[in-house]
Amino acid sequence: MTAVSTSARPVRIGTRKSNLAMVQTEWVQACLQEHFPNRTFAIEAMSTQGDKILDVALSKIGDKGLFTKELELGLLDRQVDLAVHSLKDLPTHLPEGLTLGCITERVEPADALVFHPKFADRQLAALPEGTVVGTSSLRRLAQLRHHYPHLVFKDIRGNLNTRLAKLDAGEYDALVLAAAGLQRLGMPDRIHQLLPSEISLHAVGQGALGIECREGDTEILELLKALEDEHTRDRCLAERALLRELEGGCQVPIGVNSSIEDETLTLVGMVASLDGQQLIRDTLSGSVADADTIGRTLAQKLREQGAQAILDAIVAEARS
Ligand SMILES: NCc1[nH]cc(CCC(=O)O)c1CC(=O)O
Repeated sequence: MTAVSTSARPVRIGTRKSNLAMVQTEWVQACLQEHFPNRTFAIEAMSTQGDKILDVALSKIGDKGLFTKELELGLLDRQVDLAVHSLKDLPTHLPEGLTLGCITERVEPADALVFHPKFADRQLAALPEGTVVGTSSLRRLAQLRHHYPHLVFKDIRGNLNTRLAKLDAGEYDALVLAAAGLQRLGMPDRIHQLLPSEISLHAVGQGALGIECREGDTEILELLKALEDEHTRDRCLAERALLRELEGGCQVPIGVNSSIEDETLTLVGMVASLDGQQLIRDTLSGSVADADTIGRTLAQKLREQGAQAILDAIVAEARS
């Protein structure tokens, strides 16, 4: 028999089955294939709890890892070698034995407004009293309520196409969605307006992919180095450190923005009450090498300015 250069075992990539997850995973597969033409990369698609439970508000399910747990079990059982996640769906604490192998280059991290055609020529600030805005995110809800208390907010679930169909059918006047999802699914034209960061800060990790693998799996970790984007990684490490420091075991409205100029990383963080009445926001800069410390320190600053009381109230509410 002749030796074949593709003799190494195929690398199995775990993903959710949703359209967005598949597009993201096919992109990861193509990048890996390009960097390592002698290896084969196979995709294994799985359903997660978050894909199955579609009739309950996300904020009510409240379980972290809703979109990631099955993939993590697949990693631990060795059914797959790496798992591709939207980084914002990946909890800040990973199960023992797993690690965040790399963070890929971020696309637009901002939230986007998508309007029903009847509002085609409006802007957010000019929406009339009672306009029905669909969102399943407490973060988007709290920030928009803070700035636009006259709007009406209505929960929405389902994948991107389902949500857009509900908007077009007139169940909502507008939706807030991640611009990244619309771009990746080839629908950038549905973005009416990006939410400016003065109005709404995005979710931790939004717009980036996080690739999880087994701790100590040097072969896979070596492959993943090829996909790492250093700036995105440092920004997201700061964002995730802030979230890790602030979260108290349930979904809370926490938003961020980050940037790097020269070697200085700037992180903006925000915690809001669900009714949008209280909103605490602050900024901290430092060396990119201290990303984790910047995140943790900013979290402490927010706590001292009243974020702790907001978080305590949300946790108490969730328990009652
Ligand atoms: N929680 C669902 C989810 N997870 C990742 C994205 C979009 C892509 C991204 O943020 O990277 C979305 C949809 C949305 O928030 O509109």
